[in-house]
Amino acid sequence: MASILSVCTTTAAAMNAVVMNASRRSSSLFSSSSSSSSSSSSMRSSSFPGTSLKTSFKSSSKSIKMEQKRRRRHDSGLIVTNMAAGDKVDDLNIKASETNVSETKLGGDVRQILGFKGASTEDVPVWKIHIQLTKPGTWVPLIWGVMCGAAASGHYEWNLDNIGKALLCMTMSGPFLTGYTQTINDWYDREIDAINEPYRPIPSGAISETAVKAQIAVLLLGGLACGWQLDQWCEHDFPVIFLLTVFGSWVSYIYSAPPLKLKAEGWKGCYALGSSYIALPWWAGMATFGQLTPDVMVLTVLYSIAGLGIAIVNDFKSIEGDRALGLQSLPVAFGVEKAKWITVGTIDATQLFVAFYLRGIGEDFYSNVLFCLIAPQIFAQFKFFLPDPIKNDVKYQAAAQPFLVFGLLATGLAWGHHVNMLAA
Ligand SMILES: C/C(=C\COP(=O)(O)OP(=O)(O)O)CCC[C@H](C)CCC[C@H](C)CCCC(C)C
Repeated sequence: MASILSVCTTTAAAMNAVVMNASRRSSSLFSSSSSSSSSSSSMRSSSFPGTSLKTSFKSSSKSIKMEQKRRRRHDSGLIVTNMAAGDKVDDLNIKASETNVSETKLGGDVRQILGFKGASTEDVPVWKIHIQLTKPGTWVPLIWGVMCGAAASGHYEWNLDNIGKALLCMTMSGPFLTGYTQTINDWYDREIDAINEPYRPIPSGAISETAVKAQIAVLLLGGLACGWQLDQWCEHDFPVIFLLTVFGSWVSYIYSAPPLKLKAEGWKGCYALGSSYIALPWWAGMATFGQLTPDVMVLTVLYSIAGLGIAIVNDFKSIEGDRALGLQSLPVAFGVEKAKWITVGTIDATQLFVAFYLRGIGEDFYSNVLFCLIAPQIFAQFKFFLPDPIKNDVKYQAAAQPFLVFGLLATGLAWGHHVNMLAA
């Protein structure tokens, strides 16, 4: 376990650095987006070369024209930076797009390949576009979740067989299923992205409709095949990992696609994302190396409430846009004052519950570790988030999230220790 911890420590440091730049929500569970400054010259114009794309974006054409008009105004220095009370949705969206443009070529290239906002808009080879669509930056939390699950199994040992299984499980969760989730999300968001982020691969026409659909199919089938293969490799009588992949793909679909489109349902979408990102990879890692039991399933689903809180932190900066679009995010539904306390309440109460629970099952050491990891999060809440959740959301996420992420790992290690104690 000590060696798992050391590998995880290095990975977590890298992870936090990487995901700090990831896009809103898709990686908000472990990060927060940091917007880059605007530079209209590097924006790609919102034209749609493919005929079918043209048809599907017909409804957005008015907004696109407005965007082009706005850019002309921007170029001539006429843009007004502060939002007026009477701004229309299109105007709000246009303002959002201003913050997402690359500052430097190198930064833009890195963002491009990781699938972050502010990606380079210069001509890129199609294989890079395929990778960009999968948003590699967002694989990291899922890969971390698999590690936590492996630790929680109590049976992970460093040998070639286990390393192979772990790599397959991480590949299934990251590149395949998160890649599938992100691609399908971009597909169903193509009309709104044509307004907000017209330089993204689909609305910019950088990739064809057929190629996107093929990518969705390949990633989904690849993820399901990995799950099936893992069950065979682990000699499971019941195809638990395969069923997890089916469930995860279904949640991914209803998150982005109509008629359910959970992402438009405010906090429900946040919880779907938070719970899937925390619980599912954990379960997959645990089932790969040990036994997935109902008690740990309940514990991780509860832990996901903290994930919900973190996802909500990112909703404070978009209150006006969400309200204009009719999205019932928590800050929209309850107002900033109430929502900020609900947010910290969910994050803290969940982790404190888990810390007390670990104490209850005799895992005092890990319980103390978890308390020590919760304390700086509460400090960051009082220092940054509670005084001004709109201005300080990014600062708060940067200060607090590493501690939450390590709390997850501490809980996994505690569970693994507990499993071994019971077996002894
Ligand atoms: C697509 C996702 C987030 C994007 O959110 P949003 O559209 O608001 O942000 P952008 O505009 O910046 O794109 C993530 C959705 C996650 C989904 C609900 C569930 C994921 C399931 C896992 C990938 C499945 C893993 C299963 C496995 C480990 C067995």
